[in-house]
Amino acid sequence: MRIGVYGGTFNPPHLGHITAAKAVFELLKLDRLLLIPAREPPHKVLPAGSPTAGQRLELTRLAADQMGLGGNVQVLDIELRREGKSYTSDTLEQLHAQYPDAEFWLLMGTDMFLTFQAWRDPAKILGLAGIAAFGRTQSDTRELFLVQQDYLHRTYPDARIFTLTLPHVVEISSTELREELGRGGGQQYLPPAVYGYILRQGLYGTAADLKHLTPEQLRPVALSYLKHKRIPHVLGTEQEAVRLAERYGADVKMAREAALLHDCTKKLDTEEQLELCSRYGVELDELERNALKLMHAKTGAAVAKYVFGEPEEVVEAIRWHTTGKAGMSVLEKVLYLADYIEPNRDFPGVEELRQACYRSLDEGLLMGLQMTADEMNQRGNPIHKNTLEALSELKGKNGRG
Ligand SMILES: Nc1ncnc2c1ncn2[C@@H]1O[C@H](COP(=O)(O)OP(=O)(O)OP(=O)(O)O)[C@@H](O)[C@H]1O
Ligand SMILES: O=C(O)c1ccc[n+]([C@@H]2O[C@H](COP(=O)([O-])O)[C@@H](O)[C@H]2O)c1
Repeated sequence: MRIGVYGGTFNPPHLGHITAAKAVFELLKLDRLLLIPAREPPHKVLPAGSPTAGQRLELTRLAADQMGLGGNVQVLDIELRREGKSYTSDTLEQLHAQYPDAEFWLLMGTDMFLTFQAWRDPAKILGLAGIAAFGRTQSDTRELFLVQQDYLHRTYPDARIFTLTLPHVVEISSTELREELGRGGGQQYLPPAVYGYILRQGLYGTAADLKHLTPEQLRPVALSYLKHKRIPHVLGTEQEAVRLAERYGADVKMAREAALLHDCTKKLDTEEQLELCSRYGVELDELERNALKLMHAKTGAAVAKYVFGEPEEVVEAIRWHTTGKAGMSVLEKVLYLADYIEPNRDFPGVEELRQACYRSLDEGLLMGLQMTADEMNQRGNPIHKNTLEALSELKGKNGRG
């Protein structure tokens, strides 16, 4: 197995790191890529006020998630958990013990490659891994790399050194980016979810007021709560909710905010959900306590209310977006249905449901609720009483003509 090892301070990780790592993954035909944030980079001091180790780990996880390599990229906290300076030789020794048969390649940009002989124990490092070096700017010439490669080969004759010309480089450093973030910029150098996490945690001098975010700020913040695979769904729900709100006269701003935040606690496990319930005083019935899918609507509503200061209408729309309930407001119906029919949804009957929704909101709602109830019955799952009450209310209305 060929494993790429990409260490960095990642303070924060940016598109330069991601673009380079993805390209090396392809060019070296790696089976796996390990991103390893350093606890204490041996050659520089973490600036005062830097994010905590846990925050840098989360930033790196979010960045890794955006690489689109699925489970082939992993973020390891082995250096963050190891006391003292994060020497690469120690890390490689640890990895070698864990994967004795793997072929390791150490990924590094120009600055690291050109100073490699000053690292601790270069001979040991080169005995455990090859070097995959790449430029950070267009002006990092091949000549510069050749001189260093030649020097390292003469000094360490058995070294494996690959210098790679990347098809595309993003010319940014974390230092420059931190400065830009502090001035209110920098977003273009970051995957949206990473930028959103920075805003959400108020890192690097960003001082966004979470209770008064613009849509351009709320969108990345909302994405920072999600697993990568859920991002298209939430953006699709935003689009659909805006369309439905415009058509049926709901508040478009509220529809957008409800859609962006509706799944903000979806990736949490039961323990984390219950922790939020006790923090925000969320009450659960028997069925909700046993179904993560039901719990996330309630905890999502609480986060929308207490973290983002959303108005009650938005909070309620999120609260009922999974079960529905009798007597739903237009906004609540809009979110329920936008979640169901957004453009990425693809299941038997979705086209009929879309058409129904655009003929009449209640016709769509009745069809959607019925589809949910049928699915629950097929799977042998109990149907929440709110769904049953919503259904009988709508059937009653239909019955009355
Ligand atoms: N824009 C970039 N393109 C390609 N490689 C990069 C880029 N930025 C950093 N690297 C490489 O990524 C690794 C980790 O770098 P690091 O996390 O220190 O980022 P940095 O931008 O160099 O940070 P700082 O500005 O704080 O020194 C190093 O090997 C570095 O050479
Ligand atoms: O082991 C060393 O002596 C050593 C010296 C300089 C840098 N490194 C590693 O190189 C990686 C890139 O460093 P940085 O600071 O550019 O993010 C990071 O994993 C560091 O721990 C390691």
